Amino acid sequence: MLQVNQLNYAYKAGSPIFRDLTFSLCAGSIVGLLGKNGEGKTTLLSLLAGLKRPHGGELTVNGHNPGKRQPSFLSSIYYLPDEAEPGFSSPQDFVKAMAPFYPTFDTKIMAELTETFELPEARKFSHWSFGQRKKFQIAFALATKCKIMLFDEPTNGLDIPSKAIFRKVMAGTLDEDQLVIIATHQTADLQNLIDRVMILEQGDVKLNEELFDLEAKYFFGQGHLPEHLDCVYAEEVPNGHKYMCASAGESSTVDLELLFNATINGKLESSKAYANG
Ligand SMILES: Nc1ncnc2c1ncn2[C@@H]1O[C@H](COP(=O)(O)OP(=O)(O)OP(=O)(O)O)[C@@H](O)[C@H]1O
Repeated sequence: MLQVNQLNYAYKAGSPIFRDLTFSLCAGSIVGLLGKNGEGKTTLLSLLAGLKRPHGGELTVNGHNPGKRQPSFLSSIYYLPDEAEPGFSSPQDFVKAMAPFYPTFDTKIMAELTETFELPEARKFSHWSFGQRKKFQIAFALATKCKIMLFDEPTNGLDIPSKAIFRKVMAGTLDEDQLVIIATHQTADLQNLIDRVMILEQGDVKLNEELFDLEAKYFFGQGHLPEHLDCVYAEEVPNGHKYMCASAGESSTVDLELLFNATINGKLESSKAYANG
């Protein structure tokens, strides 16, 4: 559904953000896009949305070249940037103006999510808080039912209960033919939500794997380091270690923060993988 082949991009000559970046992602997946500050997460989302054009290589998103910004492409993709403001004075104006661009827009989902996110009755966005405006835009994005959804730091500004609601509605609203990419530093907000993690480092994809596969390969735990397992990476914590070991059949949940640290510390070089098709 999404292929990036030898993509090159630089804001200024001589310091490329991406050099021959290559990866692919399939439909039916919620992907967590991680990377340190300045690694290019936002730039990548802008390229996928067709807001920037690559300086080399090929991008195919849902069968389209995003840079051409064809109407059929634009109606199939939704990009919610970090700190995006609605740009209309009221939610009603926003929906009236924007929903017609998305043939699959579902007013019932919009109404349900408005209620679930407890959005205010006030007619003007100027009477809403930042978090409330953000939740409105997340609700609208999900209601479009776009095949591809790109979210940049969607949980920024959401209160604690809203973050849990975000995870619930995100998982509950999506269909098998949709692909969602969530760029964030808030790994806790991705827990129990994503099924694939992609880590960018130094202009390249360092890791692109399904959580299911990671759970089969590694055991994530906390406490005393297990002597019977090969430890891949560990960090000291007050009661011992948080660790990631080669799995010996035991099941555990991927600790995204530990996985990220292990990856950027070069401990997973051998497990660098690209999603196929
Ligand atoms: N408009 C711009 N002009 C020049 N350089 C830019 C511009 N926008 C971003 N950059 C640079 O490109 C690099 C990637 O930026 P980008 O915002 O994509 O990173 P990011 O991974 O999203 O960062 P963060 O996690 O801090 O949001 C950074 O080094 C940044 O300084």
